Amino acid sequence: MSTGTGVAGAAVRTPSGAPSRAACRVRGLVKAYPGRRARRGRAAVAPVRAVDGVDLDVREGEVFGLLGPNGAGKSTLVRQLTGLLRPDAGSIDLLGHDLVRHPERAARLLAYLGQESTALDELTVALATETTARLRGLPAAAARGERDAVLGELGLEELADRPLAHLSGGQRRLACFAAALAGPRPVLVLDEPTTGMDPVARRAVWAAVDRRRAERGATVVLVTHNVIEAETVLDRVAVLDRGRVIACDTPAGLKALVADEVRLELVWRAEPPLQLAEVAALAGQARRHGSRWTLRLGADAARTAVASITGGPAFAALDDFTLTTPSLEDVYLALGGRTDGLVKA
Ligand SMILES: Nc1ncnc2c1ncn2[C@@H]1O[C@H](COP(=O)(O)OP(=O)(O)OP(=O)(O)O)[C@@H](O)[C@H]1O
Repeated sequence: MSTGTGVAGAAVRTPSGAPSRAACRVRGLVKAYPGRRARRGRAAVAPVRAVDGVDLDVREGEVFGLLGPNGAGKSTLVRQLTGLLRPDAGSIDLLGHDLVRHPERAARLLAYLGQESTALDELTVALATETTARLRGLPAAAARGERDAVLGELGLEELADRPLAHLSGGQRRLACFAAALAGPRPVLVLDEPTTGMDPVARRAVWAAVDRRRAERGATVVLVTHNVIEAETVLDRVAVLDRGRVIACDTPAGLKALVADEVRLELVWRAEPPLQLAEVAALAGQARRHGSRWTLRLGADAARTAVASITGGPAFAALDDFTLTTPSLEDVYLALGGRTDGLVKA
């Protein structure tokens, strides 16, 4: 399916409206993991092209998202962008530096928050933040100043003297985020930064990201499988499925692809009454998750369906129904992606 929203076609502007340069330019990126034969009771693993010919342009000063379900290739792609994983093929230009030839340069250009960050576990929150700032070249007094500023910004002062290993999952994630912010870097690469966080911590993270973009012109690459997050914080988003970019545009631009559709969700009390003609008529179009049916319909068809289901005997079998305007999840479905791993909260 052609979406007309590919990398080359997407118009990109900074928040002020001015066109901006590419901070990161990726062409033909590939990473394949070899398979493994079944051995000594361990199941065989099929080879997988985790990143399968990806082209991307991330502009300076934008918050650019990589959205996709579990296993889509997001983490593999960002580990390549951060110089931690060597691509099998393709090129990565980050702020004018060839990261395939010089992966060691990534550390000077970007701050990376990976999914698992155990390296700092034995340090206190304060020391993890200060040490990161020192490692990034700040003199001692400036690193202490940076530590205090970042911990204050994220509301972490009370946890400053606690080792990361003794924190809750969400607190630990926020502390790792604090360390990632310590010492300025023009590019932030954040792999699911808000996993496990409560709403207060999430807000602190997005405010801090926004501040770095607005005040310092930072470029942010953000991995997420949370469609709500994607709709609210991203300037543009590349939708990944099985290692490929299946669309790339602003969240609004992507949603325009399905603007003439609505989503109808029907939740049945028990088995859906397929003997009823109005129910049977919808069965073929529904994606089913247990007793929940999800249908993408044109507005008129949705109205007719709701009227026939709620106005007849099928209504008694219904536990709940909702009609909603399209979300990025619907875009994802329309593009042929799998939504099973996408988070909607
Ligand atoms: N070290 C590895 N060895 C073999 N296969 C791997 C390895 N790392 C990832 N894969 C496979 O590559 C594919 C992409 O994985 P990746 O972790 O990049 O996806 P993801 O989109 O980040 O998923 P998630 O949302 O779960 O973090 C998956 O099929 C995964 O099983």
